[in-house]
Amino acid sequence: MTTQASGDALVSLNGVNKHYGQLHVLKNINLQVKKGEVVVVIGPSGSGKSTLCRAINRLETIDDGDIAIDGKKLPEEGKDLAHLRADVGMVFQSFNLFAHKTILENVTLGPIKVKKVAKGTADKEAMALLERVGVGHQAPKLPAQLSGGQQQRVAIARALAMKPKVMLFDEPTSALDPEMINEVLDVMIQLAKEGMTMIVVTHEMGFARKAADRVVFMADGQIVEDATPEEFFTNPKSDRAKDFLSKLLTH
Ligand SMILES: Nc1ncnc2c1ncn2[C@@H]1O[C@H](COP(=O)(O)OP(=O)(O)OP(=O)(O)O)[C@@H](O)[C@H]1O
Repeated sequence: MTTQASGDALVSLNGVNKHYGQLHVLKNINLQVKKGEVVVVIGPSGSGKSTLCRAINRLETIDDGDIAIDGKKLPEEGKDLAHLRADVGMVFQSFNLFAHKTILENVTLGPIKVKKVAKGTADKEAMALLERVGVGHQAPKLPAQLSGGQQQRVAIARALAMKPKVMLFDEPTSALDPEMINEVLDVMIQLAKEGMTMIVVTHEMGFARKAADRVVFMADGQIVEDATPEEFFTNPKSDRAKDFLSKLLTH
């Protein structure tokens, strides 16, 4: 969590637009995230939250506007993507671990292949990360031998192994059984406390209240509100946010 207002934004989106065919999914998005800030993105289904994350990680191209990470504008598609992605860790709803590799190998693969880290060092760093997310003892196993919550914690460790400047989470707990949600959220709350810059798409409002510096509410491809959790939850300004929150509460 951020403790001070600091200079330039670590993640900066300016005038970002994106269409899928005729569908305008990101409409003039302006978003600045400072180092150490935790921004929770919420909004109705189809409002563009995943597309926003995917655009930041360059999994999707944008039509116009620009996106910069730590002052570096994203390269044109196809150029230097591996380098960019190393700065941006991404955790998805589905864990996407390599099924035939061990937990340890899943975490060391990126550092060894992309960053050319020596195997001994990569193993040591990966073990420390696996311990940190509470699955160190699972290192020799295959993903299928772990619960969904454990696999998602491995996915977080895998992203952290690349030493990213910012972590993006796209509904990281949506595919989990209810009893496993908190074990993943607890790891994310710890990361936030340690000062990691995070953009988190989630419907877990408890996480937003505990860990977010800002809540960004999206609807119909636009950022409709950008407020502190306290402001947003106690006094949402727009009818769309009020409507969204009342639906969340009744589910
Ligand atoms: N690859 C694609 N091709 C065409 N349309 C897409 C594609 N991906 C997303 N869309 C559409 O773009 C819009 C925004 O989708 P997006 O997944 O970003 O929304 P979201 O807010 O993350 O929704 P959810 O909460 O349901 O995940 C939706 O109307 C969706 O159907």
